[in-house]
Amino acid sequence: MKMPGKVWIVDDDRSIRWVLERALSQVGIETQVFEKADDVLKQLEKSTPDAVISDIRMPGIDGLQLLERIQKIHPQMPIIIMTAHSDLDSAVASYQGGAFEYLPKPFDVDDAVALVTRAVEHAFEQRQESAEPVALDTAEIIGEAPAMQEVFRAIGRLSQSNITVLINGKSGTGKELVAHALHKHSPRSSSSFIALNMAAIPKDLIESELFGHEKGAFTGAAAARHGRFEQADGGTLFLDEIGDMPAETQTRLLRVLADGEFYRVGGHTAVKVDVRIIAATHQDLEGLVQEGRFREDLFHRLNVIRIHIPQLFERKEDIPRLARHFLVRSAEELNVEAKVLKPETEAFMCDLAWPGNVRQLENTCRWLTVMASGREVLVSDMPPELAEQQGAAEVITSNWEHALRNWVDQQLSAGKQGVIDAAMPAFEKIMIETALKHTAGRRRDAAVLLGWGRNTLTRKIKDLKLVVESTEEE
Ligand SMILES: Nc1ncnc2c1ncn2[C@@H]1O[C@H](COP(=O)(O)OP(=O)(O)OP(=O)(O)O)[C@@H](O)[C@H]1O
Repeated sequence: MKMPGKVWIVDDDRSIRWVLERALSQVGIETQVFEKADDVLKQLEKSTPDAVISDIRMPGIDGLQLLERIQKIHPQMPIIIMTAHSDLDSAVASYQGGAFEYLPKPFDVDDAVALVTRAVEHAFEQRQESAEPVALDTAEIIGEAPAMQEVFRAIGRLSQSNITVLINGKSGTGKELVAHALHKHSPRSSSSFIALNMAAIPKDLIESELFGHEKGAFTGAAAARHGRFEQADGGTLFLDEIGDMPAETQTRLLRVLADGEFYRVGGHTAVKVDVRIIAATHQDLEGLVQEGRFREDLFHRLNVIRIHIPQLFERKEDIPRLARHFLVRSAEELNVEAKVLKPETEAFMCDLAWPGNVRQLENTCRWLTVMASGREVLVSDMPPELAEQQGAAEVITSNWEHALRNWVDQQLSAGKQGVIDAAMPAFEKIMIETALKHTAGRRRDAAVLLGWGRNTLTRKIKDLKLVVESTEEE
């Protein structure tokens, strides 16, 4: 199985490049080789590897300078520094520069491979832990359904602007993808897109993540560090799960948005930045404002333009294309032949509720790529939990309960109270009128259909002031 990972090898020595390239590709790591650090910096404007392994001594920019430059852009990227001798000075300098590891030459190829593998794994873990900006190589957004076309139109309309955007949508609907597309199609596209997920970092680290810190600002702050705001200078900062932002951070963020400057944690000099904010949430921010859990003034600052991303079941038309896209992608990742869905499997998938939205569909396709036995995916290949969900899906997606759910949601979001009192008469009216239609106006029979006594039905008709034709004597 292929290990998903991209590593750049930098060395002016051709034989070292060749040995590493071969050894790493044998374990399935994708590599790109560079003779000079300059070329690395150029390439970094276009793409990002998961880790870099670089020689320390090279003509032009040397390994340590390269380390420093990369760290400015990607502070979390693991970088392995190779030195010609196992000398202490280079080792110390490498670690001080923030290298992930130091590898003295000559080295054992297996050791080098093990080290690089560890660096790549580390990069993946970090990304998951701290929601480190993931290099989205395919910013392709699939969406032919009308509900998605609305979203595309919004991205198009906003393409010349730097305006703050609030993206609303349930988990896994593609909020980050849309945020990235907004950035890519904005005047800031040549600068960074930095993402930070409020729900993924411990509360007491959020401020230092956002604003950085000075050396010694708190225990463990061994060196000064740039925060995401500084990294995003000139570009876009994507604040995911903004509803989870702690109250104090909300206050600080509001001030930064108003003043365009901030202080690093433990710092006394104001740092000026020019950052476009795109925020996202799966929560009802108005509701949080009403409960006093989200600052109203911050809400209004963020809620300049709002884009709503529909749930997957609201754009069923896109499910087959999305599934095909994810099946092909998983097959590429795993280096196997892509699976195809039988028409009935496709139909089955289109009928599911997908509470985890596009991400759940993506994970399912990955699962199928590994688990389905044949090239064609049968309904019986589907993960068991999805097969069980189908009953629920029909209820949620195709009938009145879903509409009712939305209605209650809207009423409550609008601050209405006593919603049962508003809904119940409407519910009973529909029940009574429909039953009477079936019995051609005969109340006695309608009462039986409804499961009420005749007197109850008569009382309800009176209470609800229903105008019904009577075909029988009262
Ligand atoms: N329309 C789409 N076309 C192609 N891929 C998509 C689409 N929407 C989402 N994806 C993919 O689905 C996954 C989930 O999307 P994303 O992370 O943007 O969702 P999210 O709404 O930000 O989720 P969360 O709220 O849980 O952070 C990603 O891998 C993304 O690339």
